[in-house]
Amino acid sequence: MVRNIVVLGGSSHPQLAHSICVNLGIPPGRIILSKFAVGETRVEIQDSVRGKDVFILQSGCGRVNDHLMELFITISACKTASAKRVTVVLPLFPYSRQPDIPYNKLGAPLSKAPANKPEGFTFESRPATPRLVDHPMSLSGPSAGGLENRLTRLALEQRNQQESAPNGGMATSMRRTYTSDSVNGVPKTPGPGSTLGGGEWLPGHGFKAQAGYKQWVAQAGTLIADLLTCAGADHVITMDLHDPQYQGFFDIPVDNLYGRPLLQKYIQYSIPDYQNAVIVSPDAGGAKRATAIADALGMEFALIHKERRPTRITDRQNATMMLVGDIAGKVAILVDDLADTSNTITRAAKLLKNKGKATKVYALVTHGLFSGDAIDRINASALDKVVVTNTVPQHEHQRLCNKLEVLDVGGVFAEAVRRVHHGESISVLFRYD
Ligand SMILES: O=P(O)(O)OC[C@H]1O[C@H](OP(=O)(O)OP(=O)(O)O)[C@H](O)[C@@H]1O
Repeated sequence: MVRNIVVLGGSSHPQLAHSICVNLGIPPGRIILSKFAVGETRVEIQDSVRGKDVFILQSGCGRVNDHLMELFITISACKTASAKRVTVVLPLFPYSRQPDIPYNKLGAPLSKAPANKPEGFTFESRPATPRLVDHPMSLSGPSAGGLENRLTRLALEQRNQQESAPNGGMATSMRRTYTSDSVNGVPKTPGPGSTLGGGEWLPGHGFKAQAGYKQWVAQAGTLIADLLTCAGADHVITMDLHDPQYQGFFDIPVDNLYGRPLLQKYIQYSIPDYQNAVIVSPDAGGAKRATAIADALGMEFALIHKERRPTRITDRQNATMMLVGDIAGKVAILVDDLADTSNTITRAAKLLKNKGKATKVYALVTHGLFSGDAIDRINASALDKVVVTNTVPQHEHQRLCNKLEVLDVGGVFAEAVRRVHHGESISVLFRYD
């Protein structure tokens, strides 16, 4: 029994909030979550949180945006009600698949060297780093009169040119700006043909973005981190972040728990003759995660190369998949962090059985979102078993799919909550053996 602690469950995953409270031996905090007719979220906390250590559980599933707003309001309500500390427990971190740098189909950042340059790219600094000797106004090097004198003379010459121009200096002035000769050598407005972040400045047309370049893609990762801290979150606990570097977006502590110990135990205790099975990563992004399990259990490893970041859903569905490794006559165990449409795991299973000649295919996934017709896809697939954790609700999925097995993360999160509350180390939860 822990004291001075309140655990509030959001509407995304009440079962997990209940499981955490049962593990901690405390009753769940009382909270009313409702909506106005227009769709606005209303939150009312019915227990006193003054001076208490508050934990709010909300997972990034279902109506993700509604749940996020509900979370922000609940955090803010706790802070204004004088909670001592507010820890946000996000078993599946929302928006974690939207890294800050936009990627193109081939995986490289979308900003690239202009295609119209024959050399393709340059190591030169553009615009060129200003050097005194390069400047048209420089006399005979750095010692000739000093920078201040030259700037004064430059300003004087500009004024004289403007005064002598037939239209009062407008044309000259515009030309000077356009050809980028500002005082310090750095253009105020890019000159014709000059490039800026993968585009081109064309006279009369302004900035023309290069094809495929999306310079205004929203940076959702930073925004979500900022919104959470702005609402008043003091600490975040999550599991298997898709992009672990997400932690760096926060200036509050973020504990990223691993689903790996649970998945590893499942392999050891529930897959017969697991030592002869092969761990398979369905894409390069998950290779590190999968090899860690293979290494820990002394198992073989294979990789499926999937084209990364297709731009459209049809591209994703038709993305080329190639198997690297030998799985013939063996059990293949796919390991991934999440299954959303389940295209990745079902297509991988088909490849493993058809081309790889695997005898059986398991898929072990931390976050089983199973959006849309994902469950139907699994039912019709070559997958023999799909094992997920309950970081998102699984009751309905289990009812529809008898290939699905669910591992409970309630105990892991309850232990993390208990340790954070008592100021104990939670690194023990990161151990895999
Ligand atoms: O069930 P699905 O709809 O197929 O989605 C699941 C896949 O999406 C994620 O990877 P992502 O495609 O974002 O690429 P990455 O791992 O290279 O970042 C995840 O790691 C899975 O591999």
